[in-house]
Amino acid sequence: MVVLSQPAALDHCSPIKSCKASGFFDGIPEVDFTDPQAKTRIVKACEEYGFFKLVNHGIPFQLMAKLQAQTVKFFKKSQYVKDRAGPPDPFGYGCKKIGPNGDVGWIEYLLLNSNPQVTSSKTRAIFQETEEDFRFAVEEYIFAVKKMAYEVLELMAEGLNIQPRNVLSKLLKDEKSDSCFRLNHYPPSPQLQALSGRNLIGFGEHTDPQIISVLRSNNTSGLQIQLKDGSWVSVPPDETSFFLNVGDALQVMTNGRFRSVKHRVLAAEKSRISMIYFGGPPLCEKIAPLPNLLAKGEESLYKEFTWCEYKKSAYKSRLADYRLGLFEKTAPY
Ligand SMILES: C=C1C[C@]23C[C@@]1(O)CC[C@H]2[C@@]12CC[C@H](O)[C@@](C)(C(=O)O1)[C@H]2[C@@H]3C(=O)O
Ligand SMILES: O=C(O)CCC(=O)C(=O)O
Ligand SMILES: [Fe+2]
Repeated sequence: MVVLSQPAALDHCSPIKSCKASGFFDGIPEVDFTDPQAKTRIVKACEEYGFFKLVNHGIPFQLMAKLQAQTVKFFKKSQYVKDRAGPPDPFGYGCKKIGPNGDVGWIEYLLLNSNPQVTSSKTRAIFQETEEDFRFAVEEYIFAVKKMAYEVLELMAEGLNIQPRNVLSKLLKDEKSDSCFRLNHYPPSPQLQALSGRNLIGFGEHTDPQIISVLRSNNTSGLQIQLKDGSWVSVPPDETSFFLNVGDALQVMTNGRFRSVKHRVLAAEKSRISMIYFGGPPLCEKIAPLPNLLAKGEESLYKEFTWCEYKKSAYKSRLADYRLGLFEKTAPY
């Protein structure tokens, strides 16, 4: 595995919090895409954890490895060159600062628009700065992962017994789908932290605002999810599989039946590379419980809002904030 050296700009780490790491959790639900029971298992995992591991997904390992190699190559560039692709607006290269509201982590990243129709000027600038092999690897990877995400959402709709089958996937397939793609690099946690048994926080706890997130990483640990009882557990890394997260929008569309999972990343002794596709709906889409999912007399737990309204509000929040709180209907007493 390639271990990147620590970028100079990450030397000063005082504002970044640390946290005790825990042993691996062996209860992460696993869904085999070729299993006839996959749809039922997806629904069960989304209800219980808001998170599952997808195996036998059919995406060649070589395609993931190619993007990983290109990503490592990008993060190895000089700080000066990488900074030319930043600061994130939200797209672009970022180092330590996550989002616009003061969050920091032991991380550097590239945030890209994943929709070729609406490529931002920042995304264009990044690819002008880098070799074309990088853009090819990103495009090829996003294309494959999107297709897989559509299939997962179609199986999910089947598992939920809702019609039409594409009720969820059509939101990501829409040419106006507001989706994005993120490449993260967590440099090795500094010695001092490793000795004290604590690790620096790479990406602080949060939920993803979109419908679904598809994550793949190298074999370095660090990802943790929060269980229903509030405990944090470490996800065993698996470079050959994908990990899927329920996002806030899907929690609302299922009227709270699926949980948008809280997760975070702790930096490890080895460098961690992750690549995540965040599938979101078009900006004008109304985010509300799917009518066929509501039982007779069941009301929405949320006020009416569009994805644009939610996204604006999310980008005013800090990572750990409970973003859906502002959109919940208040109790009538
Ligand atoms: C602190 C923030 C970073 C974030 C935007 C936000 O204001 C709150 C949500 C964050 C998040 C989490 C999931 C994705 O990584 C992300 C791209 C997203 O859509 O929402 C990030 C945002 C970001 O890094 O800009
Ligand atoms: O890097 C990871 O493994 C997860 C990062 C994450 O949660 C995010 O980018 O939203
Ligand atoms: Fe996330």
